[in-house]
Amino acid sequence: AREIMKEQDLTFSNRPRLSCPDRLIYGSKDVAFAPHGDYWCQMRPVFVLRLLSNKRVHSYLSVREEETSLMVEDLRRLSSSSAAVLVNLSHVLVSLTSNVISRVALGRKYGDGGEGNVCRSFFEELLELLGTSPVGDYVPWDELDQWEKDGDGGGEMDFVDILLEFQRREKIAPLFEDDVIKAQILDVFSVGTDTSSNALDWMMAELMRNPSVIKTLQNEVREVAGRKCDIVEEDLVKMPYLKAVMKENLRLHPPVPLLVPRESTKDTVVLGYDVAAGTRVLVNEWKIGRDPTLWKDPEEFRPERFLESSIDFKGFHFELLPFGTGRRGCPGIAFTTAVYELVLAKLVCSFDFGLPNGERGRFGHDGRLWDYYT
Ligand code: HEM
Repeated sequence: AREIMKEQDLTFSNRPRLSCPDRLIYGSKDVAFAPHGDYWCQMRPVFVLRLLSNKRVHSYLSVREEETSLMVEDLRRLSSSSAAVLVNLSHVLVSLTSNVISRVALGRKYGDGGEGNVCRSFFEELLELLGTSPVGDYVPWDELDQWEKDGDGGGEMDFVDILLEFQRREKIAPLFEDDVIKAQILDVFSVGTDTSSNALDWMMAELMRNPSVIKTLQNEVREVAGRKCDIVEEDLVKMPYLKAVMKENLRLHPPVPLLVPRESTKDTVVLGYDVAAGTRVLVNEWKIGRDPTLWKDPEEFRPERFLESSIDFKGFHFELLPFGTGRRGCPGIAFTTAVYELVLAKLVCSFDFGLPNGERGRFGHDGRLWDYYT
């Protein structure tokens, strides 16, 4: 990872051309899948400096606070009828993250009615398709065909408002044709919703199978928040254990386990091996997070390990890179962290979670607590 994303970051800053984003995102006109070149160089700052800057993330504070409070209210309503209720938290977390992203990107969210269902199934299909790896992307059919032929081998603005503003400015308008704007919005939904809800989903599963961790976390959060659990973002700085839980979860369950593929732009040598231009590279973050030479008892969910170390996931520590790093590193870290911490704090403060009859729970191969849900 260090060699690819730091020492030779420029050489490996391309993305391979993949057929799904090419067809679904207007010829990869988004930032995540765009090849490295002039277009990407012009579009990336739009994300980093305008859509996802610290200032902009801060300006969506009310969206985060409202949506997390609504989530807690909904759960309270459900649990008011009896002392314990069975809740499918995955559904709750998916709608929370898509509501936050919808409001931030489009200025509105979609309810549970017909329009909401159409939107939801559209994005579900988009994510499923983007997550597939068509054989043709790995076996160079086009090249093979060719070989056969020739015998050779701020403020209150949502993301759409900001992008339209760019379109209105004469000098840069040509770059911001409608498809470009639509591609960026699809990017935000495709890379921003599933990753976050997936991370939260895993976290709640880990907390439920580790009762002592959830207890320690609850004690910390309840001590800071008081009885009302009326948590605001400023409270979060006083919750080091919560931050450690978040890191430990991203270590064991990186939402993008092989990160986003990179591609070399020229012939190079990596750790003594010759690597040809156009070679696709997958960084196995899942494996790095469980490497016994880097982590003591790597399979154990033990947030305490982060209380004793300064390791963070912001791209400076190569032991923990769930968001990638370097030129193509994720610009959504601040955005994700802000939502993620607030959801976690509000959930564990307001409710007690556990498995029926105090069981420890069994996990299916996908990590879901299947005997809890069935
Ligand atoms: C838990 C949440 C998230 C995770 C784990 C995650 C992870 C990643 C990873 C691994 C990459 C590729 C990095 C590389 O090649 O070095 C990436 C790129 C990207 N992410 Fe995220 N991401 C998350 C949330 C978000 C959010 C919320 C947004 C936007 C609202 C976002 C926007 C992007 C964009 C635009 C890129 C492409 C950057 C480029 O190619 O220049 N991400 N993300």
